[in-house]
Amino acid sequence: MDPNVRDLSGLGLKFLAPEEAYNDKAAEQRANPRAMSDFKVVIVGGSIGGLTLAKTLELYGIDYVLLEKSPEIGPQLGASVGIQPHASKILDQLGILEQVKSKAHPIYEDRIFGPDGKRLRAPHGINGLYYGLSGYPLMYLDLQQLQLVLYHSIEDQSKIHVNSDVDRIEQLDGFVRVITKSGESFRGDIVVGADGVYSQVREEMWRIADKETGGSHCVPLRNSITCSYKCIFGMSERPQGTPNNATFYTFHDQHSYFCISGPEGKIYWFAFFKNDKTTVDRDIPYYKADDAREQALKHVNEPLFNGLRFGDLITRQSTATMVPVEEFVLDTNFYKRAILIGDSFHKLNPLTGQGAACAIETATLLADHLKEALDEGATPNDDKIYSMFSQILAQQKPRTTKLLEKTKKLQRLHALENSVLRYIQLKLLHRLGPEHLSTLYVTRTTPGRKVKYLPETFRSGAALADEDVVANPSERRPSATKLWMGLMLLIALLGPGAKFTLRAQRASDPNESRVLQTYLIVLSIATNSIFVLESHRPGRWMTILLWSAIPYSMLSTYTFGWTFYAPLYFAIFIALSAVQEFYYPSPRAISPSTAAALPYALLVSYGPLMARALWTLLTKPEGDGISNGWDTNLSHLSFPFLVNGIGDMMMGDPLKISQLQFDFRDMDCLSQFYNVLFLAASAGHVMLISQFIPYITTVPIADLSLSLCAEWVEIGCLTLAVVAWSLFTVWDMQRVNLTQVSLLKAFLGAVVGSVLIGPAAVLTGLWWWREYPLERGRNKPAQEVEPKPEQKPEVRA
Ligand SMILES: Cc1cc2nc3c(=O)[nH]c(=O)nc-3n(C[C@H](O)[C@H](O)[C@H](O)COP(=O)(O)OP(=O)(O)OC[C@H]3O[C@@H](n4cnc5c(N)ncnc54)[C@H](O)[C@@H]3O)c2cc1C
Repeated sequence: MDPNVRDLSGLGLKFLAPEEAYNDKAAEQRANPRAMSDFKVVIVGGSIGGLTLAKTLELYGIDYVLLEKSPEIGPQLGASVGIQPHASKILDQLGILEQVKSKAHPIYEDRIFGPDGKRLRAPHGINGLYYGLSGYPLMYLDLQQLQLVLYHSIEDQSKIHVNSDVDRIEQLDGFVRVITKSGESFRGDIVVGADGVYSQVREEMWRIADKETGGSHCVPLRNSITCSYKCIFGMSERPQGTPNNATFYTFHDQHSYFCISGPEGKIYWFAFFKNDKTTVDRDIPYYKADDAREQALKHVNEPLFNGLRFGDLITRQSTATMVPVEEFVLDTNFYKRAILIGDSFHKLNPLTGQGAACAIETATLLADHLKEALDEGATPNDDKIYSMFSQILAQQKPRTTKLLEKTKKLQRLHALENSVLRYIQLKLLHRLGPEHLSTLYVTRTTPGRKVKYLPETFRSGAALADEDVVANPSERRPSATKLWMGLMLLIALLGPGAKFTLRAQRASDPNESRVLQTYLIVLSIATNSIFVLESHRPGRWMTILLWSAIPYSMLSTYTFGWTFYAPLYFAIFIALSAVQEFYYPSPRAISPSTAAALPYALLVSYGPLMARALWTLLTKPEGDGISNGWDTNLSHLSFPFLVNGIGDMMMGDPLKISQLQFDFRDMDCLSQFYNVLFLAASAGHVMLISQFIPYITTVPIADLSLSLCAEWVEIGCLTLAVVAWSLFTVWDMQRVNLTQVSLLKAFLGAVVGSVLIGPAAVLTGLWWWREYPLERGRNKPAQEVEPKPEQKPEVRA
């Protein structure tokens, strides 16, 4: 028998292999270049990353060889894997989604429990959320099953070599040469390390890089591999009475549990334990079976949920292992002709089940780039490979880094790492409904990718993929954020500062004073209304500082006034809106019942106050006006409560989250609200100015206290804040492709508007205008939907 062909018929697989075999095959392919490219990829690792890459390369007609150290593909290691909607989308394109679904267990609800095992809230139905928003479910299955489905979908399995434990890389210039522990040598154009968290390709790549660059390349990369938790994971027979199709999270001090009901009566489970200290790379401890047993024994009596204890899972287990939870995204994932994908490049805590999805994304991204490069005709040279790998890194590093950071934060919360997190997790977060959680789901899912050169087969949900919508959000440059924030903070300080340095007093003339104070109240109503409206955007709970308008109203009312807090709020808004997902996919729409409540709450809260002001101004030209008294304060503070109360009363039939947050059914009511506010603000401005003009024409110039009057300082500062805010809003929306309005137009509009209809009306009009580009931004670009002019946009539920 040819020594280069290993007969593994005992495993039901037949493998070709080493370099000579490759060379024969390559010669054969060169004779028939359309069948397979000359370019050859050496893939190391036959799990999710490696097999996904192999499958995509096969579909693209790009040659490869896959080396897997295990004696079989898909050994049962007792691990589960979560299939997120963005992974399903790619599996759909690869044509294997239905097979995966047949092996997987869909998740319909999630349940959360405190340290006593008692439920913290009613189960959230999340299935509708996943389906409604993405068109795909969330499901879990054995890692082995996913590997096998991928493997069996590959037509030419002769390219997959098991029992090939890669030991060394001997060449990375011009071509690559990979040597296995058994001495076999494989040659290719690039080598891909899909060999997991303890990647040998990574070690070799770093060894070569260090040798060639004088030993400095890998140190910072190594130091980025950190570990703060260990995890015992396993699968057990699901205890009777355990709800089906659900995930269960139990929070304990310095540790947490995550269980998932799986297929065939199984339950997958993870117990995460915080380590005493964070360790780095080679100092990360590894565990033996005894360590796992010892750790488990300490917790066997701990309640999980529904009367179940950790020990109940242990006694029913079929497998259980303790591993360190490494967490990292490498700063760079390639050197010369070697590149890392999957867990060797980005390793996340399994708590959010993103590992497989990330591996699938990076693998297909690499395949797309390879196809593009090869379609250009010439075999990619070193420069081309460098530029291709750089682009892959630039695309995938920010995406996985964001997922890594979010997962880390979630783990800290679940393990109640300190008393603040304990309070947030046990006392606050369980109050959030699925409508709040949807923001979390969409921000993980919509940035997912599609395989560029395979037919698009997917179903779309209400939230389209980032790459399919008009909006093109990106992280704002920190320097720009600082500049705009600085401007707002300066304006915030201007009011108190000017009053102090000018020693400005309230206007001494009662008539002037009442007109100006009424004017300031109109301005504060518009500002408070925007605060309240913004607090109802579904994503604001994540940016906790904008979650509620009440602190701003209270502080403005009782401390430094609106002149200080309005620009301060704008500065905070600027800081929190710098993240990529702020304009998309964070939902714009607020609940229709809240939108419907807004105009009523506005009228009830401020109507009597405004009526009294109007009455006084019209009937008592010389009398007192309204001032910032208890009734004004009560109006400001009652408004947010009334919105909630009336909103609850107006709640109609329950709607799906996707309908609530990703369509425009709130827009009509929002328009009414903005209409009322805009009319009141502009009418107030016109009336007060008309009151003021006769006054300044009759009073001798010398008697006017304009220059030092505190009210004028406040009005001036608020107007400045509104103009600056208008400029920022338009500038930022330009940045994310939501408007083409020029800054000059925005500036002129804000200034002229402030003079003609007043800054309160400008602020209201700005926010009203902003809803429309935001709404358009989450749709497909116009040329793709081709809307007819008379056609109303379709509701995508
Ligand atoms: C405890 C645990 C639980 C997890 N649970 C989930 C989950 O619920 N959901 C989820 O999405 N993800 C989960 N993951 C992560 C998920 O399994 C991985 O993120 C995913 O499999 C990434 O695949 P990969 O191909 O990059 O690496 P891996 O799956 O680690 O595969 C690496 C492959 O390379 C092979 N290999 C290693 N060294 C060599 C070598 N020298 N030569 C040749 N071959 C080699 C290995 O045998 C293996 O087949 C979990 C991970 C762990 C550790």
